[in-house]
Amino acid sequence: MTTRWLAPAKINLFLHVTGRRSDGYHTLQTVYQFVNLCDVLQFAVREDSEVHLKSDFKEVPPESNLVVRAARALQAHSGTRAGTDITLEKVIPTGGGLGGGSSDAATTLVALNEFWRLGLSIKELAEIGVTVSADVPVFVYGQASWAEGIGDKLTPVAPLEPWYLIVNPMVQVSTAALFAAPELTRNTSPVTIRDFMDGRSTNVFEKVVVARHPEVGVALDWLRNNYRGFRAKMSGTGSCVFTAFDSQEEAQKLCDLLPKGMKGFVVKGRNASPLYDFSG
Ligand SMILES: C[C@](O)(CO)[C@H](O)COP(=O)(O)OP(=O)(O)OC[C@H]1O[C@@H](n2ccc(N)nc2=O)[C@H](O)[C@@H]1O
Ligand SMILES: Nc1ncnc2c1ncn2[C@@H]1O[C@H](COP(=O)(O)OP(=O)(O)OP(=O)(O)O)[C@@H](O)[C@H]1O
Repeated sequence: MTTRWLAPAKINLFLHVTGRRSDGYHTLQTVYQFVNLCDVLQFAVREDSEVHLKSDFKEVPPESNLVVRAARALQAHSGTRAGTDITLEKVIPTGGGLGGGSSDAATTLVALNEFWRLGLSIKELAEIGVTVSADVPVFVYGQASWAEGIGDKLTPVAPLEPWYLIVNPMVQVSTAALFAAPELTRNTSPVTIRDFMDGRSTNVFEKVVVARHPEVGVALDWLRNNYRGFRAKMSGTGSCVFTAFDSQEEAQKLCDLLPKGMKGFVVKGRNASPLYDFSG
């Protein structure tokens, strides 16, 4: 038996860093929303308790892939002797601030919980997930959320679900390096959901990333100069940037004009994660 599951990308509608914890992790405020740009994972039975990954994604060895780390964390937590063969098809750009690795890990936890019949709650899966990476819980819960803590204290919200043009400037940025940047603003005063809805929010990583990776600034400027309907933003710690439209056609029209060296994705904003659209 094989089951097929989706792992969607997320975008951050804003991102503030409010402080630093004693373990070095930063506290933040953000709003996560999903988009229908998805990696695809398949899980098949094995007779032994090994976890094997087959993937076109060769940037990291299988042992470091967040999919394998999530599966092993689930084995350790549950004590199961079950194993699995996993196939991962990457669609989401890596190091693009779209949370692809974390989403793959979250889908692995949700899928294997069913596949191995472990009966763990979503809350338990999120608690295991946050030890793999900070963005895993929101993908496990699967609802667009206002987030605090390290991104793991979640309150469901329902922002508009426009069409987005996500632009990949074709550079990869390291999340760890950006959180470590001395010039990063780490003490933004907490804002409220109302402040966010009234537009009083930003992405504090944008300036830092644009200074280090000029391609990101070029992509933001291009979007801002060629479309006035929405002020283009950067997602997460970059490198991807996005702008919003009422219709797929409008988004596609701008996508077709993108200069060489930038790759566009026309996607739909989703408050309910495509992870839970179907399984099997
Ligand atoms: C920037 C965001 O994408 C916003 O959604 C996330 O906060 C990043 O989450 P993520 O990619 O899941 O991050 P992780 O893989 O857990 O962490 C990578 C590294 O980034 C730093 N890190 C990450 C998240 C956080 N709240 N504070 C941090 O300081 C840590 O040095 C950590 O070792
Ligand atoms: N399954 C995976 N998919 C993508 N990257 C993975 C995976 N497993 C491990 N990684 C490693 O994790 C790092 C982060 O990948 P990811 O694509 O999630 O970053 P990101 O999109 O910038 O995420 P974020 O917004 O959470 O910072 C990459 O450097 C990559 O090599």
